Amino acid sequence: MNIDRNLMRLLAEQKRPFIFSGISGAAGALMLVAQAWVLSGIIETVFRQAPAWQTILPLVGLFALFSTLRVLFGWAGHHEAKKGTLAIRKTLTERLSGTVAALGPSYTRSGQSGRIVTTLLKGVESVDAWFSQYIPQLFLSLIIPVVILAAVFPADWLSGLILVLTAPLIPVFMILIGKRASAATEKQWNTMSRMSGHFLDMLQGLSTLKLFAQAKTRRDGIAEASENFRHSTMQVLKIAFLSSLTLELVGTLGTAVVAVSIGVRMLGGHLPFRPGFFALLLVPDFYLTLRQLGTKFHAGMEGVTASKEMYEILDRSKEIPKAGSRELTATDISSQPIVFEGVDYRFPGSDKPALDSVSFAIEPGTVTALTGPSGAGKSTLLNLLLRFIEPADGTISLGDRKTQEFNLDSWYRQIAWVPQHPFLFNATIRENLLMARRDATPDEIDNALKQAGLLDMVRSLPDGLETMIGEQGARLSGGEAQRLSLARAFLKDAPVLLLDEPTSHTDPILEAQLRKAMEKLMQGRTVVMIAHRLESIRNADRIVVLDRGRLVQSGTHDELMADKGFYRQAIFSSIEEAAA
Ligand SMILES: Nc1ncnc2c1ncn2[C@@H]1O[C@H](COP(=O)(O)OP(=O)(O)OP(=O)(O)O)[C@@H](O)[C@H]1O
Repeated sequence: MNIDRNLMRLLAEQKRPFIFSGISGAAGALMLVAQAWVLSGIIETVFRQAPAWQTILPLVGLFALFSTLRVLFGWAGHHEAKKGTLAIRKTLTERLSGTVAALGPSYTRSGQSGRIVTTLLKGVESVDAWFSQYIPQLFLSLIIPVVILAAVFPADWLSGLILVLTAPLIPVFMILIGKRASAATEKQWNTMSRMSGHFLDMLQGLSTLKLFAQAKTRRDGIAEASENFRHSTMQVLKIAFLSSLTLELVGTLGTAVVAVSIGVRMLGGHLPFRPGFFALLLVPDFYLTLRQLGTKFHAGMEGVTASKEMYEILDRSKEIPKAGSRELTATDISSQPIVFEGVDYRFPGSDKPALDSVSFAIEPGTVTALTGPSGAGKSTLLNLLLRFIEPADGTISLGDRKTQEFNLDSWYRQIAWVPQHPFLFNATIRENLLMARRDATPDEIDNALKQAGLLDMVRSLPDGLETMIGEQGARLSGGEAQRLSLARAFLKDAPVLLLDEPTSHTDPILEAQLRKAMEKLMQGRTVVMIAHRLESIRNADRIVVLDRGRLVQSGTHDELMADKGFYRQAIFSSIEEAAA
């Protein structure tokens, strides 16, 4: 019956407005009965006794009062249900975005981003109809028919009996049709997610698609996805239409049977006018409530499908790395080694380990260079240090404490990260810098820009620090974006620096400038870098060589060169060859 356990749990968390909505619905049902009773009294008096208008005026006043109260209760019920729904939507949005953020980049990269975006935006939107329309209507269809039956039976038991016998047909049809509707709605949701994924891929990969002359093929893919979406939407609409038609038919036939039975008995003098007319006035509302449940059933169906998608994300909260409450201080991290002991990591769904029993120590104040072939596990190791993921086995500790004991906020305060492709937000240069440290003063910002070699360039812009840089720094060159990322790290001034050395700049002047800024940034900090240039590797205090997830060698450049192992045979020779 379109009842979803997870949505019910959310409803229970916000039960107050929905209880008020139910009470308003019950009061509205009583007003409906009172309205019909007074109206039948007015009609009987007017037609049978032809009284002076002053005689029926109090009755008309009473009718107006009940009608107004009914409208007010209806409005209050709707308002309360909407209030509860908005609160639930807010909770869901916060939980979903919180879970996605806590699951971290390794999750968002492994799933299809289009599907995640659809679930976050459309999913929350879709449950609206379930809470604000379907649930209040479900309450009403439990209350109104019972109240009407309780009023009709004493007035005319035969009409009551006809209602009792025909009413179950409506839920039976709804269940039969609902089964097909559920499958069709699920299909519609899947095709919509796929279409969003296609759109997102096309937007993000537009230059690659154009370069490989694949834009048309992709457009064809989107056209096909849109056609599938159109088809599945039509299927859902067809079922909804069929369902309305069936329920309408049951309602109309039921009303007709009651009307004929009342008419015949009245004519035959077996039923007095007032109770017969009273029952007749209530019958349409009896079926209308149940029919509206059918309509709202379809509106709420998408919410149930969306709930499955949303809880697929929310249920992953078990995978969120656990973090303790201990505060990490700058002194803690700059005075003790970070030690990896037998660390294993395997990505979900992958059969081979990305890291396999890795053990080594990062001494404070030293530079550790990570090197190894593509896919060796270097980024995975940085992600572990960033605590985006946690080891499946083994431990990472700081001194004699496991890193998990420290709370994440304090951990991130002590670590600066300069990735190979920094993410810049569609905001001003100042806002992008302040992400590193909210309370930085204008002098500190200028100083960070100067250290990163970007101050003159920013000052030459007409809007200076207030220049909007476009999505992902679209209005900056690759080198400028790199330097902005370095400026962030200067501003953060954290004792530990993780960096993925940029490889993409062929301009020797830019390369030299970046290297100079990076060397300045590394001074006096504990540095772990994925190193690509021979000079960076050679200058490191310790080189950690990874291959297929295993730590195969570690030591200084001279030690490793003396060893004739993997470093000398494979890494050193290939970097030298590439540089030649
Ligand atoms: N999100 C993911 N899901 C599944 N497997 C992954 C994921 N990310 C990486 N891997 C796998 O884990 C292994 C280690 O990857 P990692 O990115 O750490 O290598 P790397 O040494 O940084 O490579 P590169 O130098 O090419 O960036 C690889 O086999 C890779 O295919």
